[in-house]
Amino acid sequence: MSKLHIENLSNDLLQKVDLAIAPGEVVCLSGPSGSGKSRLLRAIADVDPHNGQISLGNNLQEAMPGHQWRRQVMLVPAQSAWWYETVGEHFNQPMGQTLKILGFPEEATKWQVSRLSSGEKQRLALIRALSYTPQALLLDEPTANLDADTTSKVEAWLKDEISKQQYPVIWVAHNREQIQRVASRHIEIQGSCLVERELSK
Ligand SMILES: Nc1ncnc2c1ncn2[C@@H]1O[C@H](COP(=O)(O)OP(=O)(O)OP(=O)(O)O)[C@@H](O)[C@H]1O
Repeated sequence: MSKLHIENLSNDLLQKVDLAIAPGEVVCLSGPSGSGKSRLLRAIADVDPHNGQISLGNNLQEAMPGHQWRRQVMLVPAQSAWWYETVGEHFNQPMGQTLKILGFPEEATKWQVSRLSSGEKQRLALIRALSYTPQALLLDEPTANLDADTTSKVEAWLKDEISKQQYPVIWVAHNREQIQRVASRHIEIQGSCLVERELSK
């Protein structure tokens, strides 16, 4: 995998954001509600307006059609959108083993999207994202709707996948303990800047 590089990014909330995320590195992003965490992820995914330069290895965001960029730099929003009737139609490859790891039966692919709970949607949106073999992950509060046991399961699975596939990752998290468990680095939004915080490891 390649390095995700954000240079001099600005939008109407943030100024001069510089961030380089190495393959396999998890940068946890925190900050007050409304400080612009989700919008930073959306800018990096090229769905929100911004200035500055973003690249994945030698590929520049501005030189690539948005849909192609987003296949590589995969955003998993806090509230996922679903467009087909059943779960399996959204996957780009069979994900049976992963479904099992995250506590779903194989028949979950046949489930109607309309019957999913918010926690099921959240886990299935992560599985869907990985089914597209991305090259970088932007995770917006990926365990926000999950109980403690399921959070542990999802964290362990994500950490394992990140280590195996060497994705560079930005992971929006509010919970201090979770940040300690999953982060390689912790960055906080303070005003219009990103500030590096120490991890007490
Ligand atoms: N499309 C948009 N255009 C302009 N402003 C927006 C847009 N979408 C969101 N905002 C505003 O931008 C600010 C930052 O929103 P964002 O969703 O990035 O916050 P956040 O840090 O992720 O917050 P939270 O922790 O509550 O999810 C908010 O004040 C929000 O109302």
